[in-house]
Amino acid sequence: TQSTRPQRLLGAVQKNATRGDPRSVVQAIDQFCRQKEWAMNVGDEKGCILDSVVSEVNPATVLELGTYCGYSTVRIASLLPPHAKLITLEFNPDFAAIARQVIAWAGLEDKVHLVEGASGDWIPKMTEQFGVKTFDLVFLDHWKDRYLPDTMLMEECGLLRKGSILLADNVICPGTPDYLEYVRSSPRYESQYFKSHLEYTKVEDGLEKSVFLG
Ligand SMILES: O=C(NC/C=C/[C@H]1O[C@@H](n2cnc3c(NCCO)ncnc32)[C@H](O)[C@@H]1O)c1cc(-c2ccc(F)cc2)cc(O)c1O
Ligand SMILES: [Mg+2]
Repeated sequence: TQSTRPQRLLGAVQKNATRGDPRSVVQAIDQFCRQKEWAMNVGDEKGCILDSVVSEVNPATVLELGTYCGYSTVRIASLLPPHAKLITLEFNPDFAAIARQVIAWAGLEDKVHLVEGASGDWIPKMTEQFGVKTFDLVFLDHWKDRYLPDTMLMEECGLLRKGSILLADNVICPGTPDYLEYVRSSPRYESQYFKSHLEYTKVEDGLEKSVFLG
């Protein structure tokens, strides 16, 4: 039977990356996506912007929406201080299974809690299930038409505090127009656009960093 692209991506990690070395896992995926098959990871160029935001925020609690194969999960988790927690939501069981193995290969299982389920179902349960009061950083990289509803849901559930940072991938390509309009026009957010390129291409894309003002 045919393998899937995520399965082939995992194979490239297991073949080319060193167990317990997150940077080599990131490098192996980027090499696979540049040389073999494009995949919708945030990639190395936008990934450097992600790294700088994570390092600046130095978060104790992180939420990632849309794990896919775990590429950005590994980038973020490798930069977290000890005892910090990254919760990542992925509702496709096949992708979740691959991501768990990528995260394990990087040796980051202790910093990552991968929850198999939909953001709409799990965001309201964050406090009761994981004891999280608020998130210091949220990375949005799931279905683009869900960025806005899930942001409103996080507000409603009290998961954002004064200074919480939202970092959204793909605000240009494929684009998240309603989300962008909201965070740029709402008095409750201070937004900044980081111009970059769609992963592994020369097409314009970027990340939007939005600070929740409370
Ligand atoms: O579509 C893109 N990303 C989507 C990610 C989805 C992943 O997240 C999971 N997911 C989705 N919704 C939810 C959910 N909640 C919502 C549903 O209940 N709860 C939990 N998990 C969820 C999926 O199962 C996938 O694992 C994209 C496209 C391009 C692209 C650009 C140009 C092109 F030409 C082609 C493609 C570039 C990118 O960087 C991109 O991120
Ligand atoms: Mg993306």
